[in-house]
Order: sequence, then structure tokens, then C-alpha cells
Amino acid sequence: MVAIETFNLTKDFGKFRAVDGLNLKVEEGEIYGFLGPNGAGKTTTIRMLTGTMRPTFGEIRILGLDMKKSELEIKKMIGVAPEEPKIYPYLKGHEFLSFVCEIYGLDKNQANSRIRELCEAFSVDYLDKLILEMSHGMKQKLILISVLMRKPKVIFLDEPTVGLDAKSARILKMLLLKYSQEGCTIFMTTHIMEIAEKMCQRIGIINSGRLIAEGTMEQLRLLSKTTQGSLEDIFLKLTSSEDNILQIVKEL
Ligand SMILES: Nc1ncnc2c1ncn2[C@@H]1O[C@H](COP(=O)(O)OP(=O)(O)OP(=O)(O)O)[C@@H](O)[C@H]1O
Repeated sequence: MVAIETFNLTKDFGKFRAVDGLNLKVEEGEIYGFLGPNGAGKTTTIRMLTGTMRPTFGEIRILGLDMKKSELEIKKMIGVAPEEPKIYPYLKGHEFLSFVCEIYGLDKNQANSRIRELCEAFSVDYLDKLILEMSHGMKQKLILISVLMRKPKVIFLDEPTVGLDAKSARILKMLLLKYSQEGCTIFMTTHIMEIAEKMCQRIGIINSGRLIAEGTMEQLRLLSKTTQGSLEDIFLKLTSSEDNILQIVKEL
């Protein structure tokens, strides 16, 4: 089954087109990496795919459901860890997790045991703190736990490893691989090419709102005519940043 599908997905901010005619197709169980330079349109795309921003035009289907008709149903099935989570600053960590359990109608005992396991895995021992008092990485882990404890069918992650210490980042990567083997679909953005190269079965590259390349590492290699080299080399070639870099460094 196709987990995420878009048709001509477009977002304008006034006269500026941030996302331009995006056609995506991500299969169930796939880990899809969505890469692009700063300001390329990744977060805007994730916002539309998760129902927090309305497209200017175009269509979105998640697990076969149309976002326009079934927004609430879709929201129940997906999990989102945004780049800059806006969560209630005056809730304590455990209050936030209970709140999430309540809105999704999770079984309390089951959820509590998942929370305990995840807290142990991510070394979260600060659920008594107010969110206001948490560092970026601490908040990031709390959000990840609130998503992972639900085991949603489709998970959207915007820069999930930013702010995480090395151990937590490693655990997250291993958990995501495990979840995908169990059928969960993962759509993630990252600027860390190594993560995308190691984890993602397919990669889409967006530049100035347009999908300029898509495929497995091998397909991207062919497309960019890069016989050897890393995803970073391929990415820089496809986004035409390579020559630029040499020039910039030369002039510094
Ligand atoms: N609410 C908004 N109003 C106006 N312009 C916006 C808005 N949100 C995003 N943009 C613009 O849309 C473009 C895409 O932004 P977006 O946040 O999607 O990029 P991104 O690929 O996630 O970038 P980064 O890698 O830096 O996080 C940028 O030019 C940004 O300034």
C-alpha cells in the first residue's frame, strides 16, 4: 500500500512559491529521506503532509485517505516530531505524556510501560520538570517519546537528531529501523547526509520548492553521474552547490 502520496502539492506564501508541484509516493514500511538546502521547502511540505498547513493547491493522501476529507482520521494514524516543537511550557513532562495518551485514547497501563521503556532507552529522568525548564535536546526526546509510544503507522520527523546526544541519536536510528521493519513508514528530513545514506531506502531532494531528484543511492548516483563518492557529493552536485563551494572558499 502507498503510505504517503501527493499530487501537484503546492504552497504559496503571498507571491512566493515555497513548494512547487510536488508529486511524492512513499510505500508502506519505507524510510524516506527528504533532503534539501536551507529554505528549500522541507518543513512546509511536512506541515502540509501532517495537516497543520493547508496547501494552496494539490492533493495529499495518507494510507489511502484524502487529507481534505479525512484530516482527523489521518491525524489519529500519524505521529509528528516537528523541528521546533511548540509544546505547553507550563506542563511537566509526565503531564504532557498523559495529555497525549488521553487525546489519542491510549490504554494507560500499556502506554505507561512503553513510556518507562522509552525513557530508559533515551535516558529521560526529568519527567517531573516543567517543559519550560528543559533544554532543546530534552524537549526533543520528550516529543520523540510522545510519538514513539503510540507506534503510529506513519511517522514524520523534521531533523530528528538535532540536539540529541550521540547515544540517543544512535538509539533513535535503531528504533526507526526496527519500526520500519514492522511496517511503519518513516518520512524524515535531515541535513546530516550520513544519516540519510545509512537509514533511508529512498531519498528525495527538494530545491527551491521542486523535487529535483529521487531514488535509491544507486539511482541518485546514476542521475548525478557520480560513480563514487558519498551522498554529500551527490547532493552537492545535484543542487549545483559544488562549484560554488570551491569559489567561496577560494575567495575567503
Ligand atoms: N509562514 C511563512 N510565511 C512566509 N514564508 C514562509 C513561511 N514558512 C516558510 N516560508 C518560506 O518558505 C520557504 C521554505 O521554508 P521551509 O521552512 O519549508 O524550508 P526548509 O527546507 O525546511 O529549510 P531549513 O532546512 O532551513 O529548515 C523559505 O523561503 C521560507 O522563508
